[in-house]
Amino acid sequence: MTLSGVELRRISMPLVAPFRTSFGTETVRDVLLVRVVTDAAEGWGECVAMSGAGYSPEYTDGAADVLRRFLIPALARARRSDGPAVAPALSAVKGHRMAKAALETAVLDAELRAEGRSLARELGATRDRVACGVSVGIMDSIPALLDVVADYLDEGYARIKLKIEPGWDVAPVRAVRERFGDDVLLQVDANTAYSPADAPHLARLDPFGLLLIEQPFDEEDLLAHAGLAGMLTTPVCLDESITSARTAAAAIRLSACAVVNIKPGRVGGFLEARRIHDLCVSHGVPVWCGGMLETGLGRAANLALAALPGFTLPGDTSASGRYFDADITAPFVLRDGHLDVPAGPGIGVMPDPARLDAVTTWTEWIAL
Ligand SMILES: CSCC[C@@H](NC(=O)CCC(=O)O)C(=O)O
Ligand SMILES: [Mg+2]
Repeated sequence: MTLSGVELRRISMPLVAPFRTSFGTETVRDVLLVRVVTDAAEGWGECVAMSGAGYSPEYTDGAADVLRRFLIPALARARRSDGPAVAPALSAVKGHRMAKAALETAVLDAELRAEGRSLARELGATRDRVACGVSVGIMDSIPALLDVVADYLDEGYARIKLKIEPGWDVAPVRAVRERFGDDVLLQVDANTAYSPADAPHLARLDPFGLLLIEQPFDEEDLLAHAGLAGMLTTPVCLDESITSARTAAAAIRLSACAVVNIKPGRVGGFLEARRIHDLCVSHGVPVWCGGMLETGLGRAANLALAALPGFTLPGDTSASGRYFDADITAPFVLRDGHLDVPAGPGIGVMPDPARLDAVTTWTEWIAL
């Protein structure tokens, strides 16, 4: 497969409602898409970096810059341009895993489309649909939260995840338990908002039968997470800390986590995501697929990953309508709490040209 060029495209997708976390509030998803054109097929990748650097050091403008100045030229110099060749070709560039993931996914998508194979099959998926959870932001009040959770449960979501931060943690969890009972699958995500000194306070979440508590501390503080894990019966899950199979191995060895949230964009792509899956399965560590408010392109690819056997917990790949009035692909619609895994070649979906044009703010063609 010969690469002839790469398109970088920025799109602006308004959210159906503000999404508040411990590091800020999103109202518009500013997305960088990567399209590679080859002699055999075209492929798409979605960069999960956000406009700001609150979740990770990467941000959308920076991802576009590092792709244009370093990653795409490095790929152009590589002799091979199939999916597995991308990460080695980009290895001289440190970090920038989200930008690298978008490029690798686009190349993988083109390669698989050309060969008529689905990403799901390529990765080793064993299911054709996956159970879906939903992430619920920090709300202005407990009644507002309960209304939103009630709606998601009515829609059929298999699991509720509550964003928490100091001052919004025990009370919302208690309210959800009191209103909806102990059988609802419930977990929380702090996005690093707490300090190790907060451990005794976080232990007050233990009586609520949570599936897990996600990333309470700084992403570099594996030892603090190991200390909390020793205090709680609630499993500790890591998200921002897990940037590769190496860091996953270290976190497991240090007992810093009992569950891993895998996000292909955060770890540099779907092939590394599969390596983390395989590592976790070998250690008996359950995994689930996290989300970064992806469009249908990223959502489709995440569903392929979430269908692997070690993904035993509902993930954050929710229906398109959770975030967008109109997706850039055919919408993903929840059906009895599940989403179907795309079975077509590559990621299995294509953007609708008219929708894509309607949300495009900028596009750049880089000939190779
Ligand atoms: C804007 S928050 C993005 C990161 C966050 N993602 C979610 O909460 C799920 C978002 C989604 O449904 O895609 C996480 O830390 O897990
Ligand atoms: Mg998280």
